[in-house]
Amino acid sequence: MNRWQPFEGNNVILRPYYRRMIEQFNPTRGAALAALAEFVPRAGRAYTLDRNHDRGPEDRSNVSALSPYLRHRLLTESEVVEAVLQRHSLAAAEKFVQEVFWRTYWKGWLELRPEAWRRYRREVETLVPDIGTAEWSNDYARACEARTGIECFDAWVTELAEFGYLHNHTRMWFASIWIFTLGLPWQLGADLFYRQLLDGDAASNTLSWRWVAGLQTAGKTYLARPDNIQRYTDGRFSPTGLASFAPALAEPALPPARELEAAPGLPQGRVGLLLHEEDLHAESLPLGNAIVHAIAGWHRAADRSPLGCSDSVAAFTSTAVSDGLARASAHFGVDSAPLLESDASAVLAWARESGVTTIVIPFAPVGPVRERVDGMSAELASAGVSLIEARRQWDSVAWPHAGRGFFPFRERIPKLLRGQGIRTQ
Ligand SMILES: Cc1cc2nc3c(=O)[nH]c(=O)nc-3n(C[C@H](O)[C@H](O)[C@H](O)COP(=O)(O)OP(=O)(O)OC[C@H]3O[C@@H](n4cnc5c(N)ncnc54)[C@H](O)[C@@H]3O)c2cc1C
Repeated sequence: MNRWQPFEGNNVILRPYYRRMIEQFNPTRGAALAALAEFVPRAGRAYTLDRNHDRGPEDRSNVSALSPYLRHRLLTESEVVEAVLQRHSLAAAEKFVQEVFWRTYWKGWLELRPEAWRRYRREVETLVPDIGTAEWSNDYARACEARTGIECFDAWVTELAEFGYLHNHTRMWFASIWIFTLGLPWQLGADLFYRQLLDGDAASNTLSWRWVAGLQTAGKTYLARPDNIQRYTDGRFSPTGLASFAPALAEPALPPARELEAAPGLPQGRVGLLLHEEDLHAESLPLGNAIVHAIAGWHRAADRSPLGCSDSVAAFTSTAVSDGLARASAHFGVDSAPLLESDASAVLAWARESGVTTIVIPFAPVGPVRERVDGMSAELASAGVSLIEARRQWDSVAWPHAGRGFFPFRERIPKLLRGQGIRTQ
């Protein structure tokens, strides 16, 4: 069968690349917990020593590959770190714990500087209509279609489409080659990742690309070196012709960091719970004394880009939301339904039908869901429906410290963990 042809299975039309993705990343909490249990024994010294090697898509045994689950909070950061620290001391698993905190740090950083996201969004909106006419169009097409002639890069483009995942080191090499060897706009590389990564995340993706480009840490860029690629791909690739220097890109300064808004008050009384793709573990949301009377959910992975998102990302997200709804239903003893639309009128219709005037949603960090929530809140308020966002303690406590670099933030990790009641010895 032609590799790109749809085939039928389980009553859904699946493309072969989607089938491969689903074999590796099943978008349910059950699969996420199994993956976590399987990884925990390797989270200590083995991870510290070996995590930088990319042995290819068939062997992810030296990293956790938990990112698609963490990104949608099919697993929470606190339970992942807690499971690891029940098995290893913080000293032994420090590297892994720090990596999880990189996610928290990036999310906090963007929360304090939302203009970095808004600027990225505007720039992608401006660049996309130029695809096909700009002077970089042919190079862009060759890069996206795995036709650059740079063997490793072309293999990674294909791997990204097939698996919706790339190893961290490879993401760094990829972004560096995109920007400094191919000379393409960094924003369109970030957009390509964001549309295709199952773990595609507004903060981790945008800020990592900015970091490679030299925008995040002023003047400090990341250069992909052939010897480094050869060493850490265990000789699978030995590229030639890569850029040998990486001059930092420049941009107008961003506004100073804002203060993190105080966490919204805890909900009370009868509420409707509206889940979305940023946080799908309703069972552990801080819901105060609220009585959950109705549950609904929405997913709009295509909001990631003016070019939408891959079939794999759309399928992963919608299945993850269905899984979140089914678990929430069982937990709160209330029926749940996916909303077919994710605009104010659909939410209002659901609230009226369910007889609720307060809707609780998991906190929406800076990104497409935040944009959607901001776009509907005035209309909900004028219809007499209040929207309360449930923000986890993990985020509320850590994000205010993301105002500076990662290194001062990292120093706080033991204190942050103890504050959450997670043992560090
Ligand atoms: C250009 C670029 C784009 C990226 N885009 C994303 C993205 O859209 N979404 C995303 O989740 N990560 C992104 N990352 C970070 C990192 O590459 C992935 O989180 C990691 O590769 C996921 O694989 P893993 O679960 O096996 O990670 P592990 O090494 O097992 O780490 C455990 C967890 O820690 C977190 N983590 C690890 N490294 C980082 C990091 N550098 N930054 C933030 N969190 C980290 C992830 O949640 C990960 O699941 C990007 C990195 C680069 C260089």
